[in-house]
Amino acid sequence: MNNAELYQRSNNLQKRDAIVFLEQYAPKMKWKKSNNRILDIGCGDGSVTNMLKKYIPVDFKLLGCDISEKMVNYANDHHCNEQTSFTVLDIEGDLPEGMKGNFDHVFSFYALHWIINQERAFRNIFNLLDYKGECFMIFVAGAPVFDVYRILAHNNKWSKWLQDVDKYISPYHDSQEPAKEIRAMAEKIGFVDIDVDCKDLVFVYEDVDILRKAMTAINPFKVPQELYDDFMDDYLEILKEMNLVDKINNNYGKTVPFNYRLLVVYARKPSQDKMLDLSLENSTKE
Ligand SMILES: C[S@@+](CC[C@H](N)C(=O)[O-])C[C@H]1O[C@@H](n2cnc3c(N)ncnc32)[C@H](O)[C@@H]1O
Ligand SMILES: CC(C)=CCC/C(C)=C/CC/C(C)=C/C(=O)O
Repeated sequence: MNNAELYQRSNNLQKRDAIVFLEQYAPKMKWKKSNNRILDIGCGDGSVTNMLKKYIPVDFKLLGCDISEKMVNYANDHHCNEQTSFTVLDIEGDLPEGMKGNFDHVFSFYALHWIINQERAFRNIFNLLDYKGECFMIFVAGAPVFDVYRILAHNNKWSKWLQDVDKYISPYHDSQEPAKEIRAMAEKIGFVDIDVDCKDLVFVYEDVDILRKAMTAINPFKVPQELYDDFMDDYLEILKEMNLVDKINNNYGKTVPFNYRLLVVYARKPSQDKMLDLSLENSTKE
């Protein structure tokens, strides 16, 4: 998953969804007249971070961050300028003190489903925001790829390389009500104006070769290079068993539609006064 060059050639689905939801949500966000401090978490190759600029006011400082140094280096090489830069940060880890409270707007596209400890990540997002700051995130709740990962992990041929499979399955893949879970977690952390939607979406790959490249671009498993084509063949066989790809002719000359569920989350950190009121209220309750 940290091959930035491959990812930027195969992320049409991720780019499409970023555009669809930014068109809808960005105009409703509370932008400042000047000096909007913006963070994009899980920026990857930086192409979506770059697209974000179309939806924000001209006076901004934009920082992209990612756990992968390779992704960050690629993003800096291709998209860094006076207003935009990229740095390594694990959103599930300890935050550098200097970043806390330093952002007015935090975004994240197609990254938070990679995080096991969701509460830690959401708490970190809360702590990165300044008072009255807001966040907007889209990430995968459920998708057939996660079922394929589980099946491959039970296959003797591949189990050795998929031992940590659960780390790469969205924490909401088996959830009946992911939106409800996220809302409850965000409320517990202290977010307000919370809006969580779980959308049923479809993306149509033009053909199986394009699908194969997309599968490779997001593949998190370290299968040795010499076995990789065999691994992908088995991956495709499972998609055929699931009736997602035609059994007869590999879908050649035909498009491949994929259904998935996407979480769309907006939330805000309260003002300093409001937070003081809330902590006073809580201390009198105790
Ligand atoms: C599918 S890519 C999304 C890239 C980009 N946001 C986009 O929409 O195209 C997911 C990114 O999340 C990053 N990521 C995974 N776990 C992370 C973590 N704990 N902290 C920060 N980034 C993380 C991965 O390295 C990867 O670059
Ligand atoms: C490549 C493939 C089989 C896609 C199916 C549809 C879909 C929404 C996949 C998302 C999976 C994912 C983990 C994406 C990502 O991290 O960018």
